[in-house]
Amino acid sequence: MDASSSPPLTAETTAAVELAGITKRFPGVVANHDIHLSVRKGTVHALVGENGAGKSTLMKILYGMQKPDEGTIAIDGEQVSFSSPADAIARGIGMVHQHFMLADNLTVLENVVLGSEKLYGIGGNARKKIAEISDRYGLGIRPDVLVEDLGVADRQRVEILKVLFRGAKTLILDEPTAVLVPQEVDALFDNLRELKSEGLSVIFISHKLGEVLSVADDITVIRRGTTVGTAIPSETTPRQLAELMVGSELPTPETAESTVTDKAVVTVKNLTVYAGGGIASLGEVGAQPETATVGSSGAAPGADVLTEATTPGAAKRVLDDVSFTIHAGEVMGIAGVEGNGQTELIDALIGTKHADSGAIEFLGEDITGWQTRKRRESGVGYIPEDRHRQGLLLESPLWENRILGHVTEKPNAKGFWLDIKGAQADTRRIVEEFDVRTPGIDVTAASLSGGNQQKLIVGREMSHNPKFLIAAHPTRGVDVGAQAQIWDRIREARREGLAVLLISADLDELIGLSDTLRVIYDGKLVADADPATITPEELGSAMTGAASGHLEHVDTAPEGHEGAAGPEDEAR
Ligand SMILES: Nc1ncnc2c1ncn2[C@@H]1O[C@H](COP(=O)(O)OP(=O)(O)OP(=O)(O)O)[C@@H](O)[C@H]1O
Repeated sequence: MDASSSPPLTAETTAAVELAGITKRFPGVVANHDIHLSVRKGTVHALVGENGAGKSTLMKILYGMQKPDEGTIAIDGEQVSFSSPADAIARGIGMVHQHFMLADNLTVLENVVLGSEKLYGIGGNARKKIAEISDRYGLGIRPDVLVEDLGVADRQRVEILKVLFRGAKTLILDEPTAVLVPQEVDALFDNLRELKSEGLSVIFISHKLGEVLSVADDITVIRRGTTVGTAIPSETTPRQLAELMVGSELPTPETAESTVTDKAVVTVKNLTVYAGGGIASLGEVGAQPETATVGSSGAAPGADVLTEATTPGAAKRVLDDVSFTIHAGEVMGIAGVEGNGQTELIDALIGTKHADSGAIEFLGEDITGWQTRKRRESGVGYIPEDRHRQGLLLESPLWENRILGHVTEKPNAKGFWLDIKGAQADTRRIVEEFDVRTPGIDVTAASLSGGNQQKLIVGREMSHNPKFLIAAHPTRGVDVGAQAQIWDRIREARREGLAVLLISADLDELIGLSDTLRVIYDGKLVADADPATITPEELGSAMTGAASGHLEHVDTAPEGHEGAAGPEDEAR
């Protein structure tokens, strides 16, 4: 590890991208201060740093979304100045955002050509070009597949294809693995290797330090807005990288002694939810698993069959006859590829969508018909999947966000009145306690970095001492230090009797925090796994259906459903 110098560039090698002396100020914050970044051609360059360190700001500058106050950008040795992403794209910079920006109801071809029809038209030439790019980089994407029929990993490949179609030579990937299971991460890294071998460069932002070390050729570490060093992956451990980054040790989410009690906090009985629009949004209609056993290694006695899932008529059921109990002191993890009913389960539990049948009991009371507010007031905490849409009022100050969802509760309310002073004081406490990096509580939530927004939400929800916490991706986007803090808070509350439903794409988190672990597939809880023995790889296989012969092939439709697995499925 070398904390002082950049990787050497040989005399004849010009950097694909060279950022020098970049400074960017926002009111009260210097987001970037004299940053230097040199990305060699044909390499993956990782950018790491704690939440709020300034990574996204730097990438927004490179992508033309923001103008630096100071500093220069050179592409292939030539100094450039970008006023918009269009300028950056024209110079071969492409960005794959964390939140995919594809239109579900359009095909891959339509999505890819949208906005760049002038390049190859919208017909045969574009189709040819897409096939060519897909083959060249091993993306395995077919132009005529509807995006809504694609899984997360394929959508990401479409995003990558889209920027390649526009001629990107340097791709910025913002936390691309946050939504992928281990096998998909491996496939993505294979794709990145293909890109490299063709001379393209990739800037890779991630908080997962193990992955960074396995995929990156060079690593630049940013701390508090400035470059503090570089690391050579082959000579660096995740722990050393974490130390360089946040000055703290890499945490591991380990379940200590069990705190699970006999007291049922939440009991869900035969919960079924139908898709709003009639057609199920699940891709693999007709590919119903019959049974599944997860964690099949001989040493996994806890892995057994949970349900027999044989429901060929369930095309419209996005949540299908789901039953479980979570006890005081128990974290129940649900593993699954996104889009298999998790959202509907969360919606039904928090009350933003009512169940079509079945019942939810909370501390012995039937709350199935209760409004969200009543559920929250009686002790249901909620860390939502999408912090921008459901967790925050982005344009409002932090203290108003403190009130969000807890309008009638202390310290936000005094009798019938809002207690603004109380809310403000408590926001300061949360900022302090949860290490939310901000110049103050009057700035908007939008001006916080992603990880700091997440910390604010977690702080708010934990502050009401919930009895039941619905935690969807509670540490998504937060750095290793903050992740450890959040895990500690959840564990601490669990010891006090909190019941948690944990949904996460981070399989280490799921395995490490959960007392019980279930797999959701096609709207059903199909299997039970033992967190003490299952590996992330086994869990990843179970989530994609590969753990069982019945789940392995999406085109093994039960009788009467032969037509359900069409050509789109093959492209998956
Ligand atoms: N539009 C803005 N207005 C005000 N402050 C901003 C704005 N954008 C970013 N900041 C601030 O700049 C700093 C750097 O934020 P940035 O989003 O670049 O961090 P990051 O390293 O990407 O963090 P994370 O890992 O949490 O995504 C933070 O303190 C953030 O609050």
